[in-house]
Amino acid sequence: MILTVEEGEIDMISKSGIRVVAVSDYEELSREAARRIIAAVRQHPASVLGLATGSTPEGTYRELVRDHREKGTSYQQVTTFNLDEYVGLAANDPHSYHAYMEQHLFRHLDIPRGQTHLPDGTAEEPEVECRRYEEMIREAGGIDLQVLGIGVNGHIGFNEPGTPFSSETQVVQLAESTRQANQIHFEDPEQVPTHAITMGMATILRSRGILLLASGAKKAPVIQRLLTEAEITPDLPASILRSHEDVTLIADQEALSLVGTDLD
Ligand SMILES: N[C@@H]1[C@@H](O)[C@H](O)[C@@H](COP(=O)(O)O)O[C@@H]1O
Repeated sequence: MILTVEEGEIDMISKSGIRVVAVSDYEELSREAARRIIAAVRQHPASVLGLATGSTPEGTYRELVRDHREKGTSYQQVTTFNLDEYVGLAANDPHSYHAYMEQHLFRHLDIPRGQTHLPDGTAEEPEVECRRYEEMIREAGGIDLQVLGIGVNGHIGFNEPGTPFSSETQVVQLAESTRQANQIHFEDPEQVPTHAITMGMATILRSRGILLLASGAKKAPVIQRLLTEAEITPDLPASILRSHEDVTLIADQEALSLVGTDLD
């Protein structure tokens, strides 16, 4: 393990090859993730960002919005691609990821709407939509920096355990544990869609840089597996991130609580 201390954070390269930035809590995670995204956009104003939804990045987006308002970081030239969208939910459905992104980020920034992309969950031919989405990412030159959360079962995007690492943007069936975890965003558990369109594993891995965020005790078991288990296997989709040369995990104390000093 290589250990460096930078601005009060512990930054270590675990034996998994993943760079780990250990922060104290969710607030610090949000600030640190935003700081890295802002730095990327300031350095390359025409960056292509891959964005995630879920509870974890909400604080990061809040920090991006605050920085935009207070320091004026501009997103006019930025292009974004979200990881996923539920099948069957229209963009104006309050539970859709389209709505989430509008609410938490897009409407607060100066990014032109034509430059923000999510899969269309209501496409009549979802398979065609998947190919179109993949092609758009390619045409944009690929993703410079992909923000990722992680599911309790190790899923990234909506790529559940067992998904081939060669997969591109695809329609997937959600694992029951994923539907349960996401129930908090719906009034009625039955409303949680059963399927989603998600960037595939290969799509995600083609990103030039990846920022993986994990917060809270619920994520501790999966983070322990990610950082300490040797095997790269579709059973733990996130394990493939070990084969990527530029992955930074920002995790808080609770998420790292089962890792301890095992990183040595
Ligand atoms: N599709 C999303 C993922 O993109 C997200 O990273 C993950 C964790 O979500 P949360 O941040 O709410 O824990 O699960 C969801 O199902």
